[in-house]
Parts: sequence; C-alpha cells; structure tokens
Amino acid sequence: MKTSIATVSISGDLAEKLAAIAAAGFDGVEIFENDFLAFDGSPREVGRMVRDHGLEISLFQPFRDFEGMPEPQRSRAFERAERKFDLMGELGTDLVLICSNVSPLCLGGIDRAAADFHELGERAARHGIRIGYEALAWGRHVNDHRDAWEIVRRADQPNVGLIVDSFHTLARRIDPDTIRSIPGDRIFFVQLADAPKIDMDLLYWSRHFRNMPGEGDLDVTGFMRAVAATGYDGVLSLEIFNDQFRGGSPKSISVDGHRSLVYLMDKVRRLEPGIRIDVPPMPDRIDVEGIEFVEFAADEEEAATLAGMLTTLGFARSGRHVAKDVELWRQGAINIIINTEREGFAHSSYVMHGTNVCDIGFRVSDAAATVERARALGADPFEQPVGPGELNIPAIRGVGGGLMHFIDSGSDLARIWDIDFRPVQDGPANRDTGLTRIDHIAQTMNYEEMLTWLLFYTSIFSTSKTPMVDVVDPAGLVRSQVIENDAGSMRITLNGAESRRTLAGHFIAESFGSAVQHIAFATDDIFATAEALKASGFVSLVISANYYDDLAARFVFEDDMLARLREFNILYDRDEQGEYFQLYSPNYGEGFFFEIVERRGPYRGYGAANAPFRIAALKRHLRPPGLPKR
Ligand SMILES: O=C(O)c1ccc(O)c(O)c1
Ligand SMILES: [Mg+2]
Repeated sequence: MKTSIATVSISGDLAEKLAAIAAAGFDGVEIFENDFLAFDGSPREVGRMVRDHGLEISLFQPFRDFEGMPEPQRSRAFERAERKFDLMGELGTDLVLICSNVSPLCLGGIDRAAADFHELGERAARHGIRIGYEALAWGRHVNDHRDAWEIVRRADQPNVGLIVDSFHTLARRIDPDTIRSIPGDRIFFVQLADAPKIDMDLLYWSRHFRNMPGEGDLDVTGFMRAVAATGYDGVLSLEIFNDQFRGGSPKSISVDGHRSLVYLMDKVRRLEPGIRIDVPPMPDRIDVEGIEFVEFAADEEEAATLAGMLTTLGFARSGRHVAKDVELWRQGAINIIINTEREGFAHSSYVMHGTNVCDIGFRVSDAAATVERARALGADPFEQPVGPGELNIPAIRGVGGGLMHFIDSGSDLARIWDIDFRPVQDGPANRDTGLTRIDHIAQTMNYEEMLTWLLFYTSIFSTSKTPMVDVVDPAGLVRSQVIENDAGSMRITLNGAESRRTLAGHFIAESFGSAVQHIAFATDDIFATAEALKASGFVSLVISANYYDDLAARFVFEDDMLARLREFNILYDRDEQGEYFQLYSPNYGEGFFFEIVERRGPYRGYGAANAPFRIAALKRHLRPPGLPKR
C-alpha cells in the first residue's frame, strides 16, 4: 500500500507540512498548486525538499477549467497546460490532476471533451507526463465518475486516465459499486476523504468539512472495496479540505491520516478476502468486555479527599499494592485505584495535571492482541519496570497522554487483584450503595482534537460512534459524541469544548489537558442508591426546581415518582426504548465529578436533553472566575 496526502490537508508552511507528513509514515504528497505558489523557492527546490524528507510527489494538482472550451479559451487552456508540464518536470512528478470544468463558458459534449483530452495526451506525452481526470461533484457538465470515465475511454490515450475521489462520488450518492466495472489500470490515482452527513451546498461541504476516512459518515469503505476490486493497487491519497485541520497540529492530523488509511485498508481486506491487499497484518478490532479499573494519580492529601468521596459513594478500601503506594477501592464490579507513588507514570501525571485519572484498564478479549493492533495503527506502546512477581500488564498511551492497560481472562492478567494486591478490610462493613459497574467514562478535550480521539478508539476497538450532539453550556457550545460497543460494556463519551469558559473548557485549562471529567456508575435501583448515599453523607448536586416543573410538563409520571426525583435531585429522560435516571455529585477540584445512572429497559442514550441543566448546576458549584483557589 502506497500512501499519500495532499498538502492542503494540514496546516503550516510547506517545510512544516512535509516534516509532519514524513514523520507520520506517508510515502508521498500531492502538491497543491497554491502551496507551491506561496512558497518562496524554485520548483526544483520544492522537489528536493520533498525528496529530502524521503517522500515523492505523487500528484500535482489541480489544473482547472480545461475541457470543452470554445476558442480562444481552448487554445489558452492548452498553453497553460504546457507551462504546467514544464513546471512538473522541475518538481519531479509525472502525474497531474485535471478536475472537471466548472466554467460557465464550458460547452459540454462528451466527444468534445474526449477530443481535448486526446490532444492534451499527445502533448503531455512529449513531456513524459500522465493526466488524470476527476469529476468534481459540482462540475458544470461532468460531475459523475462514470461520465469522466467515458471521456477518458474515448480520449483513447495511454497516458490519460481516471482519478476517483470518494467525496465526489459519495457526496452525490452515486453507487460506488459502479467503479467495479472500470479497468484498474485506467485508474491513475485514488483520493480518499470522508465527511459528516450535513445537508448543504456540495462545493461548500467539500471545501470545509471533509475529514479522514472513518471520521465522517460516508461509506468510504464501500468506495474503497469497489476500487480494490478493479485491481487498482496504486497510491491511496488523502485529500482533506477541512477548516479545523488547516488550523490544527500538522503532526497530529498527519498521524490521524495515516491511521485512517491503515484502518480503512484493514477493513477492506477483511470484507474482500478474495482481493490481495497490501496492508500489514494485524488482529481484527478488539472486543471490549468492560472497564476493569480506573486509576487516579494524587498526592496524599488529595488521595484522602478522594478516599472520603469514594467512602460516601459506598466504596470500600479493599486492597493495597504489594510494593507501591497504591490502593484499591471497590464496589460491585467497580475497581478504583488511587496511586500516590512518588515516581513512575502516575507521579508524572499528577505533577502535570494535579489529581486526575491517569490510567484506564479495559477488560478485552486478548490483551496482547490489543497492543499489537494499536501499534499497527500507530499508537505508542507503554512499559515501565515492574517488581519481582508483579504482572507486566500490556499498555499503550492514549491520545491525551493518559495510559490504557489491558486485562484478559486468557492469562495471569485475570488474577491481577490477587497477584499485585493484598486484601485490606479496614472500613465499616456493608455500606454498599448498590453501584454495580461503570456505565460510562466521559472524556473532555478541545473540540479540534475530538476526531483524533474518535478515530483512535473506533479503529482499535470493536465500537461504533453515535451522531454528534450539541450541548449548550451558558458560556458556549460543547459537542458530544459517544464511542460504544453493542453490548454497552464499553461506553466513552467525548466532549469537545470550544471555549475555555464552558465547564468542559475550564476543566481542560485548569487540569492542563487531563481528560476524564466524569465517571458514571450504574445502579439497578436509583432510589435505593439515593437513600443509601444520603445515609452515608453523600451530598448530591442540587438541580433547579424549574427543571422538575418542566419534567412534569413533558412526561406523565405514575405515583410519586416526580416527587422522588425532585427529593433526590435525580434527572430523568425517557424514549421509546426505556428510561434513564441520573444523579450527580458536585465538582471535585476543577470540574471533575461522579454520576450515578440507572437504565430501565434498553435505553441507549445519555440524557443529552438534561445536560444543560446539569452543566448549569455544576457551574453554580464551581469557584467564580478570578477568585483564588479554595
Ligand atoms: O475543491 C476543488 O476545487 C477541488 C480541487 C481538486 C480536487 O481533487 C478536488 O477533489 C476538489
Ligand atoms: Mg479530489
């Protein structure tokens, strides 16, 4: 598999772009004419720069408004093309993309266009240049790859071929399987892009909202399966026009891009077993059985505060690490670790972010395979020295810098709590509040990083993403999207903050980018849990009376349910599937909190309608801006 990315896809000047692209593992770049024009150096220098990075120029583009012109524009277009052929010689590339004509002057007529390409092919051949023709979704007369292919076929020149671009085909809802009947050797180049499904003008959608395969809603996999079926085994190139990427980190966007291609081709290989696809072997996406533990890094003082909170939540201190200052707190199937070590990863994490979740343990089908797949997708494995007799638990670095450890039942890892921990029983007996498991973990990040996280999780784990919802914080918008598996045993909500004045933005700023902002525990009986919490001294987040008046207007409640919701500050949602109950703790520190939920019936949501009221309530608890820390 030969990979490439268009220089328009990422931010920076040409030198920064090339460094990031090379570091991410691409083989080549599409040089966008504007990137070249804006560069203060000769075409030869650009060519040398590209090759010095170990890259090749896979394509020069775009050449616009060529075919089907009346005179004198027709002759001018040929002259323009000849100049670009010379330029390409100096750059050191032999393939140019000509996109379908959008000019109002363009006459149309499939044979006229074919004749133009026949002649251009002859001229290009003298320069050793090949021409690829791409149908823009908004082309004046040609806006479908089938028409572009017919023109290429009739042009009848060996150096004139077709370029397909997943965006143009899929945005127009053209069945990608129509590509299967095109000869693979007549496809000169393949451009890949995804996009969120938004109903808008095609050109605007394409120029501002494209994203990496797997990050959007288009069937890029179906498109690529069809391309692979033709026998095409040339370059796969990302051409991503995206406003956010243009302002983002060139390094991380390039890494995402490379990951998206490897993930895509791994998928295609599994779906098209009869087609040879040249992508490194790796285990299939990993099944997650559950969250085995969540680990906090803290100092002694904050560890005591956290332990106090866990105690009122009904957790018991039940284990101590055999060698480290690490405690295990437990209730139901929930394991919370508090790490106060003065060295190692948790300590660095504490120094960097303050008290925070530094590590999440996932129970997976195969821990070693998880690391293997993550590595193949460009994630960094993590290792730190383990003491004698302790388990070496497979781990990687997550996107935000936190760790992810993997436990499975097929090895000694299943006995982690017996091997690495000694039991302690020093708490009062039976203060369980009915918490059974982790329902979900909520991670907060800057909105620009959200797609990075999304691609990271969905490419490694057998999960899917829900549509994005906008959550209104009084100080700005927070976008929320969930990564979840079918069984509901892995649920991670991603919250992208656009303003640091939002609760989520404040949390990121004050914790220097730590990620887990809340953990939601499940109970089978929210009211029994609420009673038990009250008895153990838990103070819940106070929800406004107006909220309950509105609930009464929106839903019909039986018995005294509404009064009980109000009494315990429980938020409520209902859909065709079932019901959802949510109870919150106030903020801890700079915006971290706990949530307790009950799902009745197969309710799959997360109470999005309640989020604004929860945020407003949490913000009332947060220290006002400008005041010193408590
Ligand atoms: O938006 C454009 O003009 C444009 C140009 C070249 C391409 O390859 C493309 O897909 C879009
Ligand atoms: Mg294109």
